[in-house]
Amino acid sequence: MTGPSEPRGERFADEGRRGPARSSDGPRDTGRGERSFERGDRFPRGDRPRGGQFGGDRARGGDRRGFDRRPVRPAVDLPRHVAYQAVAAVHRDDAYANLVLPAMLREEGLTGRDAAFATELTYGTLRHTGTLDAIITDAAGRDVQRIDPPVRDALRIGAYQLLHTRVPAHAAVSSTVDLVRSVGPGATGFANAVLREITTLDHDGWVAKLAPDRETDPVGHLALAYSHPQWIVRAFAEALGGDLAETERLLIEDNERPPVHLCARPGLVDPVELADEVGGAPGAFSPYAVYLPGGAPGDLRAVAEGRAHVQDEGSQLVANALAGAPLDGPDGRWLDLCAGPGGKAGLLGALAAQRGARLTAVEVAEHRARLVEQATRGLPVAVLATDGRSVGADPKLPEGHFDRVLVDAPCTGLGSLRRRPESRWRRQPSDLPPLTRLQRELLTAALKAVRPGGLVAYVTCSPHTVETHVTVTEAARRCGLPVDFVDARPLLPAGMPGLGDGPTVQLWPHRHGTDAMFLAVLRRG
Ligand SMILES: C[S@@+](CC[C@H](N)C(=O)[O-])C[C@H]1O[C@@H](n2cnc3c(N)ncnc32)[C@H](O)[C@@H]1O
Repeated sequence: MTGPSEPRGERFADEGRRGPARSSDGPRDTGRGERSFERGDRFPRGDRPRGGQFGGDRARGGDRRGFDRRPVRPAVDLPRHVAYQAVAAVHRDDAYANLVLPAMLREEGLTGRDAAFATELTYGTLRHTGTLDAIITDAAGRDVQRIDPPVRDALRIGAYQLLHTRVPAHAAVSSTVDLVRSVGPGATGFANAVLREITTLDHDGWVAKLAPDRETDPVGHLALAYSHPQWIVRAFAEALGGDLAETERLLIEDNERPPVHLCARPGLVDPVELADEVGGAPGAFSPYAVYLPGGAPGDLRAVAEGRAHVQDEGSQLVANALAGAPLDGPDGRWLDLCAGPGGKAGLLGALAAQRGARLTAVEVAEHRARLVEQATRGLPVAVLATDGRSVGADPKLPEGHFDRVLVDAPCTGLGSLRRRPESRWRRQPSDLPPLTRLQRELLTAALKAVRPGGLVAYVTCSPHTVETHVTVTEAARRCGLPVDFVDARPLLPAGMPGLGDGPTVQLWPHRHGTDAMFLAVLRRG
């Protein structure tokens, strides 16, 4: 199919760009000498974004990879401008959206609804990039990869608004054309035509048109319908025992905005009181979890004071499972072999304080070791910035010394795709071999570090069976030590559904509302 050409023909240019006048067609005077901007507001020319670090300096000038680094000119409303800069930084600079976006929001002074809209556009566009690209390719009549990167990112944001938000089509089209005028002048007609083509179908219509047949190619179908790479859909389906209906529920959940959970540190704050204090609700499973309704958890007094920290409920459950597992003999030496940035060390440290134990927290990356120190201040925790595989070689990590050991191994993170919107497109199957080797080595080190009769919890935030079952069985088989699997299911709250046949446990966003944490508990004989 032939599609609109990019630099030529302003055939559709600016046609009907402006919808009917709306109250939000410009900044509103608040009566306090300031103006507010809302969804769809247009930024007046010459009054735009204070081209700071993101809109200006960093974007200026050409780039040897061919990206347009000219500053975005005025005429684009601020939330969309910020979303564009964030999406472009992710694609151009390999930035992480969850790091760059908050900085950009701060720099541009975006709060409230505007910040929420910029966040929705950024995260939504990044999550749905696979499907949006297929749709843009079809609508443009050319491979999306052949479209100039700045124009491509603007089109993705425009297509996301058209297919996944309630922004009126005319506003989505006109604001995107404005954006393209700023970042890829000469391509406005092309962008207008592509977006208008996209408006001819809704999301389901595009899936029906472009997705492979559900019967003959179910993985291909789900990948396109729910915007995940096929290899990840395959890995999820395998971990779910081949149940494609359940895989579909997981993919749907992966595209939702993730909840924010707090961990009420045991001994420091009661979760019910914390829930009242922050306007949240006690968690369904973890005895320490509080569900936050929204807002910035970093601003909470309880977090600033170290009574609570932000932590997915699944992470709380696996750390608590290790701490609560029955153990004969001494129980005062605990070890966290992969501790950075310190979420589980924070919970284990608080539990250790209650039980007269001490936690050694190991982290190989210096800066992450500092984060562990911050996260465990005031708790009986010693932080070691060293390689967890140095058990036996490092005098502070003697063999057969510890009673409980956690290996929260570095992994692909496929279990927390909700939180890192771009990561599904960055991760590759080729990441697996080096990671699984490291996971095996760290688990082997943990099995050496634990005393006979002691417990090791192996945890990943990935359900990929190569990182979970294969790693655990291989390490247990090859470590040269007697090792038994402990049934992890009774170590989770009574009555928790969907824990499978044991002895390991896999948590799931669509079953438990948590990240997809895997837990295996091993006892050294
Ligand atoms: C999944 S994260 C741990 C998350 C942490 N337990 C928490 O709850 O906040 C894995 C960590 O292991 C660290 N790591 C990677 N290789 C390591 C090694 N050889 N020894 C110790 N830590 C390592 C990574 O830097 C990363 O901080």
